[in-house]
Amino acid sequence: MLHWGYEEDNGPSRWKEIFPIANGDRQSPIDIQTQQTKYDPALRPLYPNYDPTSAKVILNNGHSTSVEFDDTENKSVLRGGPLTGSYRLRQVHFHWGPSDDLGSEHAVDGTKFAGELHVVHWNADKYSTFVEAARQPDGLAVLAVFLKLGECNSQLKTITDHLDTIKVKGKQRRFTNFDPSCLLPHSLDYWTYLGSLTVPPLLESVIWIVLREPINVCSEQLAKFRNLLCTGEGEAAFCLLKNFRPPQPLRGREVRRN
Ligand SMILES: C[C@H](CNC(=O)c1ccc(S(N)(=O)=O)cc1)Cn1ccc2ccccc21
Ligand SMILES: [Zn+2]
Repeated sequence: MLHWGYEEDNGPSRWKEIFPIANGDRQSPIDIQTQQTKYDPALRPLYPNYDPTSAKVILNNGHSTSVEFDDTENKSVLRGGPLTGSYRLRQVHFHWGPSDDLGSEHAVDGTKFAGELHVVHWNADKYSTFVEAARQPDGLAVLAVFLKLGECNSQLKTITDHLDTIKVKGKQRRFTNFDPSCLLPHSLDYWTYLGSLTVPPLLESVIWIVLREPINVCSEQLAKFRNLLCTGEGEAAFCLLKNFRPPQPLRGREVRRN
């Protein structure tokens, strides 16, 4: 396998050949069985506090599209929830599928959504860089929001309207004055569990915070994500039609809810 991806020959079922942690005991995503989740009164409300000027670029890295933030200081942070201290905003990215009936990474009682938004933060209180934090069990915190097929999302429009300018892998464009809070649902109620990155190197360093309320997205907006290319300039063009990893074994982990 030359480079990991989401096709038959380099997709999730083969990642273990290069990243053996793929069979680890805290892998993500998972299928959240709501009846097995445990209410924890110690869990606090979530406090996202993002400065829109910290948004820098929107890019196509070949396996998703992400908005990258300036994380050289604590300008945009997430506090509260299951977290100790503050976690610094690094990037926001999306997962989607080849059709509107699947595309999310996490599932709820076996049900998948059309897509999933990930807001990625790292523990800058304890570690000095994102890459260092990404190797620690409490290094990262990812806020996941389900994209439910429905009406077009006017907030998501600012992202989907930019995608044709970064169609090719490796393309990026200046993208600022963007506060990812605008993509969050009304309720910040959540499930939380200890897991991993859902793409290689699949590091087991993520405190997952999955919001229970989805945001809506329409078919036309999902189609724009699928038009992104996973191939670079001058290569034979292949569309990134899906970029989700299927749910992984729970291995006895607990899923708590606030
Ligand atoms: C992980 C990092 C690149 N990947 C990510 O930043 C990342 C963030 C969130 C998710 S998700 N879908 O779980 O929210 C997935 C990937 C580079 N990097 C950092 C340490 C490190 C070590 C070896 C190779 C690359 C490395
Ligand atoms: Zn992700």
